[in-house]
Amino acid sequence: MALMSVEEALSRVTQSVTTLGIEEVPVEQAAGRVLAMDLKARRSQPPADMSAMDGYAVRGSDIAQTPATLLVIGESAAGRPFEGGVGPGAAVRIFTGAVVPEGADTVVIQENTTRDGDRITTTAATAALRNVRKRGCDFLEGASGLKAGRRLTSRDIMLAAAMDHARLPVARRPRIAIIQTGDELVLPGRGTGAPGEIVVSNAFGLAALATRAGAEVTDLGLVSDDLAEIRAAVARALDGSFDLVVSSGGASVGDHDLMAPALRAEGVDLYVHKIALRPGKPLMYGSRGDVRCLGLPGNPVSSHVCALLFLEPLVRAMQGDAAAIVRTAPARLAVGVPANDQRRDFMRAHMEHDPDGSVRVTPAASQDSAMLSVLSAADCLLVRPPFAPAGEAGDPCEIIPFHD
Ligand SMILES: Nc1nc2c(c(=O)[nH]1)N[C@H]1C(S)=C(S)[C@@H](COP(=O)(O)OP(=O)(O)OC[C@H]3O[C@@H](n4cnc5c(N)ncnc54)[C@H](O)[C@@H]3O)O[C@H]1N2
Ligand code: MOO
Repeated sequence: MALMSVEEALSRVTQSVTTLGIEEVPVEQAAGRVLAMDLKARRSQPPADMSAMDGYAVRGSDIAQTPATLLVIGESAAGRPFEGGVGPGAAVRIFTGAVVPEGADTVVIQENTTRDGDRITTTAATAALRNVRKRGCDFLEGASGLKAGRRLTSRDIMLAAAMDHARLPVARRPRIAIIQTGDELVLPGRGTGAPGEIVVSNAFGLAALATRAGAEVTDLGLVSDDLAEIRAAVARALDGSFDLVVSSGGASVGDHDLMAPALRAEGVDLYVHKIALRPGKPLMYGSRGDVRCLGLPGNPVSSHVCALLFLEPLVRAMQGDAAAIVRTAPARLAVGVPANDQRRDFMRAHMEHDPDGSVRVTPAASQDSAMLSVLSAADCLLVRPPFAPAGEAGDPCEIIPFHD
C-alpha cells in the first residue's frame, strides 16, 4: 500500500482544523495562551513627558553654557507632578518617573549640579532634550500592540497590562482525551513483574506536550486489545466533552491492532493513515463532526515523535496560534549517515554548538522506536528526507531541536 507523504498528512491535518471559541482571562493568567483578538493600547505610555533620571527639569536653552545657575522653584515626583510651569532661569527638582513640568524640556542629572539653597549650578554640559521620555514614545493610545494569533509570553502580558487591559481575550484551551490500548500495559508502580508486562509511558509524554501547547488533558486510562472495549472507550471520548481524541497503540496491522476499525466503527472518517514517516508509519488522523481523532503508534518513541510533529501543532492551530508549524533549523552532519528509503526519517540525535555558532549533529547509534533511553538522551531530531542520498560529515542538514 502506498504511504502518504508527511507533507500531505500535515496539510490534511492543518486543513481540518477550526479554531475554538474565545474566553476572557485575567492578564496574570494569560501567559502561554493565544491572543484571540488584536489588542489596542487603551492609553499612551508614558502618559506625559517623563523624567528618565533624578535631577532638575530645565529649559534646554538655559543650560547651553556651563556653568549655568538656575532658581529651583518646586518639585515633581513620580505620581505628584509640579503644578506650575518652568520659565527662563528656573528649574524644578525632579525624580525618575515624574512628569516634566510645562516649559521644561531637559533634565540635568543631579550629579552634574551643585546646589546652594534654592539655586543650582550646572557643572557639566547636558544636551537639550536629554533624559526626557516623550509622551507616547513607548506606545500611543489606539496603537495595535499585540496581534491575534500570538502566543503570549511573560513579556507580552507586561505590555498588555501596561496598555491597561485587566482581562485578555484568548482562545479556549482544546480539551483532549488520551486513550492507551494494550493488554500488556500496567501503570507505573502497579505491575506484578510478569515477563509480558510493559509499564505505560506514552500518555505522560503526550500529556506533557499537549499541556505545554495549551491543551487541557484528560487521561481516560488503559484499554485492553478488545474491539468492544476500544469502541466503548472511543465512544466515551467522542461524547462531546473533548475537541480531540488521542489514542496510542493498536495502530499497526497485527491481529490485535484494532484502533482503526474501532474509530471507523464509531463513525470517525480517517483521511490520514499510514505515512511515509519513521518512526510513526501507522499514524492515523480523522474526524467525526467537530471532534478530531489522532491515532498514534504504540511504540513509545513513535508516539512521541508523532506527537511533536502532529499533536503539538494541532493543539496550537486549534487555538489560532499563528506560529503553529514545526520549524526545522539548519545544521551540519558530524558523522556520515546512510542513504534513506521512502520514509521521511526523524532520527534521535545530539547537537554540538561550534564556536562560530553553527551546529553539528550526531544521530544516536540506535534508532529503535521502542528505546526511551535514547529518546531521553537526545536533544534534537535529525530530519532525513525521503530517498536522501548517503551524507558525509560536514554536509548540511535540518534538525528539530527539542524545547524541553
Ligand atoms: N507487519 C508489520 N508490523 C508492524 C508494522 C508494519 O508495517 N507491518 N509497523 C510497525 C511500526 S512502524 C510500528 S510504529 C508499530 C506500531 O504498532 P502499534 O501502534 O500497533 O503498537 P502496539 O503494537 O500497540 O505497541 C507497540 C509497542 O509499544 C508498546 N506500547 C504500546 N502502548 C504503550 C504505552 N502506552 N506506553 C508504553 N509502551 C507502549 C507495546 O507494549 C509494544 O511493545 O508496529 C510495527 N509492526
Ligand atoms: O514507524 Mo514505527 O514508528 O518505525 O516504529
